[in-house]
Amino acid sequence: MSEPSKSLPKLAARLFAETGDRAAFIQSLTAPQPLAPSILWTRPKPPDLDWPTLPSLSWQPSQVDRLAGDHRPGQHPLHEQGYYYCLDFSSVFAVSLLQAIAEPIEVAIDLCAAPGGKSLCTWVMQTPQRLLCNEVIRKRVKILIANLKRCGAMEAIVLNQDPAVLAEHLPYSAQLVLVDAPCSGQSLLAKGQEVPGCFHKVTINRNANRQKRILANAAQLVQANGYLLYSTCTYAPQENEQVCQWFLKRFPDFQAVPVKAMAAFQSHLTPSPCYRLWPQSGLGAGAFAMLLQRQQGSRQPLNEDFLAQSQFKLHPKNL
Ligand SMILES: C[S@@+](CC[C@H](N)C(=O)[O-])C[C@H]1O[C@@H](n2cnc3c(N)ncnc32)[C@H](O)[C@@H]1O
Repeated sequence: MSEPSKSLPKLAARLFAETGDRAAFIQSLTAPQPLAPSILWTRPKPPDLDWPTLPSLSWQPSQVDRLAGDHRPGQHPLHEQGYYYCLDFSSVFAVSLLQAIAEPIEVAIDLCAAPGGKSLCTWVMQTPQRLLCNEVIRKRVKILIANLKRCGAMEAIVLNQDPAVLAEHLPYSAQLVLVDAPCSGQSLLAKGQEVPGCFHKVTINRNANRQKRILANAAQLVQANGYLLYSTCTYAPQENEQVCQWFLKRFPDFQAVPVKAMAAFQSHLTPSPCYRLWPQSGLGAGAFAMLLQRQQGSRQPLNEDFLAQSQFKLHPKNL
């Protein structure tokens, strides 16, 4: 086991009261164990495929499988043929909150979309009539388009805008907005990756401020009774529970939605319905998620002129 930096025990002490929980958390980041690969089926599963899967969890979407054994699904020809998208089970955890939404979704906007995992989950699970996938970093748009195209989401609208621009041009137009926010990325440690500075307070504060900015713009996009899903792949409460607390105070027309199916994952760091997957669960590298619903507000149709001018066509010349 590598020597944990001083910051990790400090974070563990902040997150957990029990020494056993702290030790398990630290162990999962300093001696990461392999995680079962999971896949989202984006085309019907071939009936003769005999890949062994792990038993489904009660909240696991039916379109997701966790593979047993040492599968490398990303290297199988079915992957290239667009049958599935490979994703960390933590991403599945975050989008599983969407199962609390009973209403059909006409317009869904994924504000932080590349490389496209949660956009594809939304496409498969919620089947929105219109799916807008936005990625602000231009060079990441290419991988987003490639994944949407490979998996057959040809009707998705791909945008490359700052969230503030979308808030200005598409106000109150979506029943569902996803903010899978850029974050300090602490959970990458549980995948054996190095993330320099991820515990530093400057990194955490910078990310928290950016998350608040993105959420403030996201709020403008959500129409009355619509939903906002906020998620990160980091552990710092400043980027998670505290951002949600800030949001609820700043936007009192939104309420946090309790998700019964995820009750076992209620964050012990807040009484609000916020959900955490911890890396020591062995299911995934870790995630935070919260679902919010707007109680009041207006409804506006999509600004088709803006979309026509700004969207990338999912055409080979863009790849
Ligand atoms: C956690 S990743 C999203 C992963 C993606 N949702 C998925 O499931 O495949 C966060 C994304 O936010 C983008 N991003 C960075 N700064 C941003 C900003 N200021 N506003 C919106 N998105 C931003 C990053 O480029 C990155 O693609």
